[in-house]
Amino acid sequence: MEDTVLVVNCGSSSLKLALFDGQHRKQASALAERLGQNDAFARVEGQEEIIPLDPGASHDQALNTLVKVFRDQGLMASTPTAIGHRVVHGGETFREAVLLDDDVMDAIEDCAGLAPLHNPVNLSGIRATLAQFPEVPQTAVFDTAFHQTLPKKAFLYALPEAWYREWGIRRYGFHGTSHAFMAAEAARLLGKTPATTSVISAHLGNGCSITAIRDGISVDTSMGLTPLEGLVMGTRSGDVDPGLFDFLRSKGVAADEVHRVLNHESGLLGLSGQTNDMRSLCELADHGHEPSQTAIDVFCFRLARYVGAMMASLSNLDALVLTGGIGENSARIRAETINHLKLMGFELSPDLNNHHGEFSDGRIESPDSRFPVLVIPTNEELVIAREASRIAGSAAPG
Ligand SMILES: Nc1ncnc2c1ncn2[C@@H]1O[C@H](COP(=O)(O)OP(=O)(O)O)[C@@H](O)[C@H]1O
Ligand SMILES: CC(=O)OP(=O)(O)O
Ligand SMILES: [Mg+2]
Repeated sequence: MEDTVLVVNCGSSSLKLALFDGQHRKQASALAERLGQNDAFARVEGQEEIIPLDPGASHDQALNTLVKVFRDQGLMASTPTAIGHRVVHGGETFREAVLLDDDVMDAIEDCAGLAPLHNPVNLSGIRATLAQFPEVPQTAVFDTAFHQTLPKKAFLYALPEAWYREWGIRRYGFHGTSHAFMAAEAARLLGKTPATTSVISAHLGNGCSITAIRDGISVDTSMGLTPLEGLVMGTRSGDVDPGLFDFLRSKGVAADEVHRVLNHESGLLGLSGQTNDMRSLCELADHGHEPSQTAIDVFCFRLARYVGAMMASLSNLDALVLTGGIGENSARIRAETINHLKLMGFELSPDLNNHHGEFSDGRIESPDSRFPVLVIPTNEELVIAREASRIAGSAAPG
């Protein structure tokens, strides 16, 4: 029987399931969305048909449904030989992916206070998968692991030192699996080795973060103690003045209300008043909807500022790398962002930017640009599959 790896990626309101063969080629994948809401649904990639889920369906219900669909459709002919889970917060406990056992699950639970939108649903996906496949080795792959190399000057906040020592208040950084993949891909496309390649990597999906990678190692990143800090995101504010909390308290706004608004009603959604979806925002802006253009402007300006900030951690730069749904697909956002960076010598080729995807080297900069700019599709699921195989010792190298 051929080795297969199942990858489970539980997001705050979504679940992605992907099945890889022994050579780490994707065999099937499915996405469940709007989990916890009345209109939760799922779909197998490449199929039109909507798979209905119960109203308010949870992550474990979605997982059970999708595993059954994979089995019924013959997409998963045998029990997987390894399973990999994305886990968002590993605190300072995990520097790399680990085999799941009770102690590891307890440690993931201990980190839940630091990633309340993510770790509890990661755990619920893990428990449901363990119940379905009790005999299969399961691996946790942490978003935070790649950033465990951050130097102290980058991970410490200017707060009382005891807050770090006693409570672990520091910058952890997230999307590490994606940033690590991007750095390795950039090195490959530039004909270099990862250990000698320095890039700034921007992951621009619903959550957004940017990382400075020096000779293959993460040395600074925009997300912090939690995945709320840094860039403007779909519904998350990114950076705000901490003085905001005092001000809002004086207005009678409760702390959990502030938490809800900063996480769920801010970012592109808050600014536009319409949507957290960048593609829809671009269409609205094209039709003259000013708040949507403002949301785009704030997004691109913040991103450009952070590219500048990340330069402080590097002594040379091999490429600026863009990924995630927005980075991979929106020529407009790429152009508006890079336009702010002329003084640093970044310049795009409008032609390459607009026709990105037609060339295999990913490059979109003009010949006059001081630095290459690369667009690379990220593949967190593939990295998780490779890690799960490596750790379970079960699959051929991919
Ligand atoms: N052609 C496009 N133009 C602008 N934005 C796009 C385009 N295609 C996808 N996006 C945006 O990418 C974002 C989703 O990114 P994705 O990486 O899929 O998210 P997730 O973080 O959930 O994996 C959404 O804001 C979506 O609108
Ligand atoms: C950590 C994080 O923000 O993840 P996502 O982009 O999946 O929300
Ligand atoms: Mg994504």
